[in-house]
Amino acid sequence: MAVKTLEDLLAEGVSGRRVLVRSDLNVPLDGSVITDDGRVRAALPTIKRLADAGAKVVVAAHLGRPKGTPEAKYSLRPVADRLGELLGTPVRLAGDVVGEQARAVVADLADGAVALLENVRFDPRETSKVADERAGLARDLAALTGEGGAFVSDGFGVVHRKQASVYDVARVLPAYAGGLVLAELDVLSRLTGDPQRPYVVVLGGSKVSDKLAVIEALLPKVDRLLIGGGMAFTFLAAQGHGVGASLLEQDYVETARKLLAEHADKIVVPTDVVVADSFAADAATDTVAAEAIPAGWMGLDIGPRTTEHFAAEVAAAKTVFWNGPAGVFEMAPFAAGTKGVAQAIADSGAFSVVGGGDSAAAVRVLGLPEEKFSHISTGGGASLEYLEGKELPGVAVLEGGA
Ligand SMILES: Nc1ncnc2c1ncn2[C@@H]1O[C@H](COP(=O)(O)OP(=O)(O)O)[C@@H](O)[C@H]1O
Ligand SMILES: O=C(OP(=O)(O)O)[C@H](O)COP(=O)(O)O
Repeated sequence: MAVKTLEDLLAEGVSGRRVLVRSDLNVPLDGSVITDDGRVRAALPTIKRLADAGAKVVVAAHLGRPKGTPEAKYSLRPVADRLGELLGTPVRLAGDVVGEQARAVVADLADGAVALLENVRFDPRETSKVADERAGLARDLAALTGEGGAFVSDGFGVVHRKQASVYDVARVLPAYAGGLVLAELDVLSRLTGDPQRPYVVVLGGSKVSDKLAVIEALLPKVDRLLIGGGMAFTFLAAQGHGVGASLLEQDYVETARKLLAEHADKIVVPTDVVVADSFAADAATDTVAAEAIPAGWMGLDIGPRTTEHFAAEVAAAKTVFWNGPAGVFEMAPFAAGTKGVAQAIADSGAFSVVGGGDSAAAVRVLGLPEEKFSHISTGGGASLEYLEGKELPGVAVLEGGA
């Protein structure tokens, strides 16, 4: 990849310069408690290297999907605290993204110190579809760095987003690829060349509309596609089953029906499901056949028969990519499917990549042996789009394209 990298920037010398780093610090929270700090840890090396070299480091990141306006529950406060703990030195959180408070915090930064801007998605321009609006925020972000400013793109989990702090800012400031982005692309490239077969992809999770489109593109490349999590119900609906109150992408049912017909040998969908009468850990639950989901109930995990089937497919694989939990693993009654599939991947001996904030968190939170996975990626959607062969705007812009 013909891009300038963090190493090039360090070789130029960063002492006393303000360097804007885009990290993916989108961690799972329970209230204000971080339940898995994997993404903060993954962001550390780049931030630390810049700080150790005397840069004034300004980190930009998002949390969740706020609607372009500040909301206390999406504040990066817990992340700033955790980042400070891991760095061993406090990280000041600016009260806004590019406003007066951000300018004051950045102006105050000593060489080697680190500040975090408040959630970039509090500014509606971050995710705007209007290029000029995004460019406006990019210019404001660049202005924070002043003379000698530079941008390091290190948020791998967000490089598939054409957003101001990921894409547009790289067109305004001298831009460099961070170590995390480079390392992730390096590992994932092993899955795109000539993966050892059988090549099994396991999909799940809740970002159904994002990921359904990927399925179509992946099918020609894989030997088996196992579909669990929230996206399974669109396929069950396509088979003509009622899915009660489960997640459903109605607009995609017809496509799902077509894919099931054309790739019957590859697509594996659940045959049994754990259902609940509400989205709660203390809901009434039952395990039912996939064609017998009661009206008003929602499917929150794959059932034991499906877990066993998925595990057997994974056990036979030589290459596995997994994105998206098989169920709502954060609640104990709906964690068994995710745990069973993850354990099977860990035991498979295959070249295995787990991608995604929640999938990676599941591995750690459910106590699976991390070292038995070949790679735990910080990006779910980003990995999938890369495997699909799609251009990642946050990477293409570093290469001078997009
Ligand atoms: N059947 C389901 N219904 C609703 N949510 C689900 C279901 N299965 C999994 N989930 C949720 O999906 C979320 C993760 O989805 P996603 O963001 O797509 O994955 P990742 O972060 O690994 O890319 C988890 O919080 C999990 O609770
Ligand atoms: O959590 C993320 O992606 P992932 O769930 O696909 O791993 C990234 O932080 C991107 O977040 P977004 O999907 O709200 O743009």
